[in-house]
Amino acid sequence: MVVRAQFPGEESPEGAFVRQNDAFRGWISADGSSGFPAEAGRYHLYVSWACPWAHRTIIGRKLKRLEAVLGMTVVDPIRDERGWAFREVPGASADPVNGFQFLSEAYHATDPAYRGRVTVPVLWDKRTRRIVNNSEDDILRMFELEFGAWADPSIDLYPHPLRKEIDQLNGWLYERINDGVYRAGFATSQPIYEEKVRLLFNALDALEKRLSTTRYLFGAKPVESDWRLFVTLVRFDAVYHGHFKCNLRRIVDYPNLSGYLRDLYQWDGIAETVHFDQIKRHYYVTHDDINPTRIVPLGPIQDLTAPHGRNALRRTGGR
Ligand SMILES: N[C@@H](CCC(=O)N[C@@H](CS)C(=O)NCC(=O)O)C(=O)O
Repeated sequence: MVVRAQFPGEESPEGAFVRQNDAFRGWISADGSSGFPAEAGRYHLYVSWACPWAHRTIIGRKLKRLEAVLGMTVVDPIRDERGWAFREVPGASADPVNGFQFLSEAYHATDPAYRGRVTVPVLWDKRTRRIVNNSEDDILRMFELEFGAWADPSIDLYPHPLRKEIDQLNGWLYERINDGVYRAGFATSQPIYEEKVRLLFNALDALEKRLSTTRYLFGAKPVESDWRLFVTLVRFDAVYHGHFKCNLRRIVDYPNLSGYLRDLYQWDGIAETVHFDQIKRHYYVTHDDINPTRIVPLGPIQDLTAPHGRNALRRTGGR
């Protein structure tokens, strides 16, 4: 039987998933020198509640209190062969900015020759009517660094003394955790799947150890890396464990990781960015090469509002 990859253009000869690069990397700058000056009301974020990459940018916008400055529109979690669409369904809406029906219209308005996958998140410039950037890493950084005129200064997700270490850890988290679950789930050969799952769980084991002595990854306050880890952890037991077959352990089986997950979930404003119904329906219905019946599992039963017990861990250790 021929095994079809979820994204055939992004598969190595050995059956490994090799993610496409982000296409648009324009930069919004506080001083305007990059050609996209930071302005209130000028830029708009297109996201899906289901997508972990988009989720980072939603969290950044929320924590930095940029909601009044940057509009946001959510796509329908169910993606068919036409790609992400704007529809009036629960938790999503029509596009109030451009009246697009499909997110692909934003990509083609920016580059008529665009042939890659059309992905969320997208940061759109209403003035020049084009995508500024579709890289979640860049978008989160811009929210942190370039919107100082409006952002909440009490939340520093990229503190100066830690920048090198944060960048380093982010790279590792991407390889082993954020993209790690996709590398396992999208593998089309048994050896590649097994290799990726082992790498993923070795990394989770290492994080479990690190989080035994420190409340967050870099001490007493969450930084960018914590939220980048959070978006994968929060989807893990509901989706990656079953749908992507990352099932050596669940997050709830790890005392420190599960307490840490609940701690972050209970941060002001975060729970309202987590929509399990959309997350589960998106993955189980949209990846029909992996789940052809499109049955969405009922479970797991989990309570992220239960006490996390991590207040006492204040040490700046764990590195
Ligand atoms: N920006 C990254 C990640 C964004 C991403 O992959 N988002 C997913 C949703 S979680 C998406 O939009 N996929 C659209 C598709 O697969 O057609 C990329 O371009 O690979």
